Amino acid sequence: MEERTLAFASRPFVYYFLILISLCIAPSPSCGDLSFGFYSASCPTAEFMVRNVVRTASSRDPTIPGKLLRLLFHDCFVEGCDASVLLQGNGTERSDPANTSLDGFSVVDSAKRVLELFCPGTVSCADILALAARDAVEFAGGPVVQIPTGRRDGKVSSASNVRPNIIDTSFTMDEMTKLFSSKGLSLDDLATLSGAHTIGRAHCSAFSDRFQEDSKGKLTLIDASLDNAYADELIKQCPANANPSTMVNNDPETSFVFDNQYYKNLLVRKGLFQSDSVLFGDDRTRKQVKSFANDQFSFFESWSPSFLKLTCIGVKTTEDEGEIRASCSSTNIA
Ligand code: HEM
Ligand SMILES: [Ca+2]
Ligand SMILES: [Ca+2]
Repeated sequence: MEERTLAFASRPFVYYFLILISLCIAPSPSCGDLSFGFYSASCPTAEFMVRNVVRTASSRDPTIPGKLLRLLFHDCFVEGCDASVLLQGNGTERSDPANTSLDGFSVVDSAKRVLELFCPGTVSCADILALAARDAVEFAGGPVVQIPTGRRDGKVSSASNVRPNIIDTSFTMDEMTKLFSSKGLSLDDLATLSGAHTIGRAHCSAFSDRFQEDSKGKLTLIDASLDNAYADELIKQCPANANPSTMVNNDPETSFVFDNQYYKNLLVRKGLFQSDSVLFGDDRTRKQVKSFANDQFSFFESWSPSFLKLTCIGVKTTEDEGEIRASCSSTNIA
């Protein structure tokens, strides 16, 4: 009898079966009442249409993927992933100084226009933005992620909600951890999602706190966690008298490729923001930074569940909570 049990257990398929069962019962991150393929009956080509708009825009302008990804981050952290960041007008989130450098709105608007032609009043701006950011990562060479849909568009957008919910580059690890945890995101998610800085750009003002200006207008490095040669390079690109619209690449090596170069940069003290450098400086995240730097696959594998969690923050799914906007920049009842 014992022998028979052993023979049974030694068969590989038994293990595959057990792994399959455990995967099925393992808790998946809760994502409100969203579902995969929410539009499969009401607008079967919705995801395809968003994808095409993002593909065309990104191939014309390689800065688009970074813009869409950051737009999603700033949407989801304020009032949840509900397109509140897209609303225009006095006192909306967009008008807060922390959001004035956001871009990529026109890509979401284009996708919305196409969808309104084919499936009027059906696909939310919140879903369009989440799908667009997902596709943007893929087009920049990053991992393919399946995300559920069914988000509704929020009706509230207030500048005063931005500061308490968006991380500043000067935040300590404890402050970042606290804010992430208030959104249901872990330290692992922080280390993983910060990898978004492998693409995109930043204005000089976003990291000027790492330098000090003397009376002659000369900048010197005051942050020991930054590599000296890299700091010199940054000073060249962003001198004290730089035009405020000047931008530098977040990842000085492969700025348009979604790869693990960001983590390799952190290892050699080339993280652009203080909030990037801190991930390598702190014991709690250093191990993960090293592992992602050594193995792109492990970064990509971690990206999918963390990105999924990001797109699920505070989603609205009932008619009371949100609507399907006709235009992404204004609510239906003006
Ligand atoms: C953890 C704390 C974070 C801080 C302090 C931070 C801060 C910043 C800052 C200051 C910029 C430059 C903006 C500018 O000057 O135009 C930036 C750019 C960017 N951030 Fe973050 N970020 C954080 C996390 C994230 C996350 C979680 C994502 C997405 C998952 C993200 C995606 C991006 C992208 C893609 C850009 C480039 C935007 C562009 O090219 O237009 N960031 N971030
Ligand atoms: Ca929002
Ligand atoms: Ca890169």
